[in-house]
Formats: sequence, C-alpha cells, structure tokens
Amino acid sequence: MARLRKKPGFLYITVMQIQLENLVPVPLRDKVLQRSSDIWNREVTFTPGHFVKIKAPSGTGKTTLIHYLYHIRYDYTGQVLVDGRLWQSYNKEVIATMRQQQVSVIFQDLRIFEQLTAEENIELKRVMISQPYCTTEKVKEMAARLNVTHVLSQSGKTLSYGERQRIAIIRALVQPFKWLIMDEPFSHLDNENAQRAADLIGEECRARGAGFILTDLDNDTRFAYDTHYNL
Ligand SMILES: Nc1ncnc2c1ncn2[C@@H]1O[C@H](COP(=O)(O)OP(=O)(O)OP(=O)(O)O)[C@@H](O)[C@H]1O
Repeated sequence: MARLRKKPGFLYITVMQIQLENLVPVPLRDKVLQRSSDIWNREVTFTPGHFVKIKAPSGTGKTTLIHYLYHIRYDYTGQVLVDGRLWQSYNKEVIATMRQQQVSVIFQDLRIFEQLTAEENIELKRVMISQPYCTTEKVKEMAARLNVTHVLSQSGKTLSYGERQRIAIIRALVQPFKWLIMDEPFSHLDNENAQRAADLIGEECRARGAGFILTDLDNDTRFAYDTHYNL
C-alpha cells in the first residue's frame, strides 16, 4: 500500500481525492445518457476539503451515486478512483479501515438499528476504533444541539423519521473522516432543525479539515458550497 502509512490510533492516512472517470450506472445507462449531467459520463474530481452539492431530481441516481462513492455497489462502467487508484484495487481490510477513519456516510434510508436505543446506535460507531474520536460528553452536546436528547434512551423502532435522521447525522459525525457523504440528509427535518444540523455538520467538517458530498433535490443556502453539480 504505497499511499497508506501506519500511525498509532489512526491506522491509515490518505489524501482521499475522489475522481470519477466516465461513470455510468449500467441499469440507468439509457436514462442518464439522454440527459445532460455534470457527473455521469464525465471526468470529475472531488477536491479534498471542499463542500460539494449535487442537485438531482428524483430517480436520476442520487442514491446509486452515493453507493458507488462508498463502494457498496459496483454495477457501473467507467471508474471511481481514490487517491489515483481504483476503489476495487484496495483490499477489504483497507476499505474497512477507510470507512472507519476516512469516509463517513449518511444513507437516505438512515439504517437505524431498531433493536438498539438511539444512544446505542451512535455508541456502536463511536467505539468502533480503539481511540474514539468523540467523547460521550461530545455526543450529548451534539444531541442537545439537534434537539434529540430526550430520545437517546428510546428504542430505534419507536423513533420518528426526523429523530432517526438526526441520530444518523450524529452517528456519522462521531468518527474521524476526510469525506462525509450524505444522501438527502435533511429530508425529514423542518427548516430550523435542518439548519441546526447543517451548522453542526459544517463545524465538524471544518474541525477535521474534511469535505462533504451532499445530494439533494433542490437548491439550498444551508452551506457555503465550494462546488455545485447537477446530476
Ligand atoms: N439495482 C438496480 N437495478 C435496476 N434499476 C435500479 C437499481 N437501483 C436503482 N435503480 C433504478 O435507478 C433509478 C435511480 O435510483 P436511485 O435510487 O439512485 O435514485 P434517486 O435519484 O436516489 O431517487 P430518489 O430521489 O427517488 O431517492 C430508479 O429509477 C431506480 O428504480
């Protein structure tokens, strides 16, 4: 692993420049090639540290793209490169470590474990690395900022979608990362709660010198984006 060096506590250090080269989803090939897109079938470089917005109408492949970026779906032509290497060229152990320390994600379907409490959903991620990035006090502070303190001991099954979304946001923020990948992260939140969540996400990205890639349906002014794309 020429580009990966070991460092105590944080196993791998990478720049995490993400590049797309003529990426086209196989099941959506005809659909995406009929429209003009800044992403599909283009050469795109996501610059580390940048706040990136990808606007896309429903059904144009937001979730598909997020899954390609997080390397959990591979039914595409073209390439996704991380630090100049194909995603699939990294071995499984390195990819697992990257997901713990370099790339965090908020999925559209939120993936809250219903058999666990809200707090346990967050804790599961927080203690995944030997030296947790956030303290339990920090988690409580984030929960207070997002108005979910009162549901922390509640079962995941009983959380509303808005509560699930805020727990999923906190869970994504308790790990170190260079990129935060988010699929419609505010879709279940009112404007005030969405702005609170956006402010927290912006602060946490800046604290890490990290960037994010956010997909959404519409334009918004929640962040000072460095780059806008239309999917
Ligand atoms: N594995 C698959 N095989 C075939 N078609 C798929 C597959 N996954 C998604 N699709 C189709 O691809 C299109 C884009 O799906 P995707 O979930 O990426 O869209 P999206 O832009 O996130 O949509 P939404 O805004 O509704 O969440 C949809 O028409 C979907 O039915």
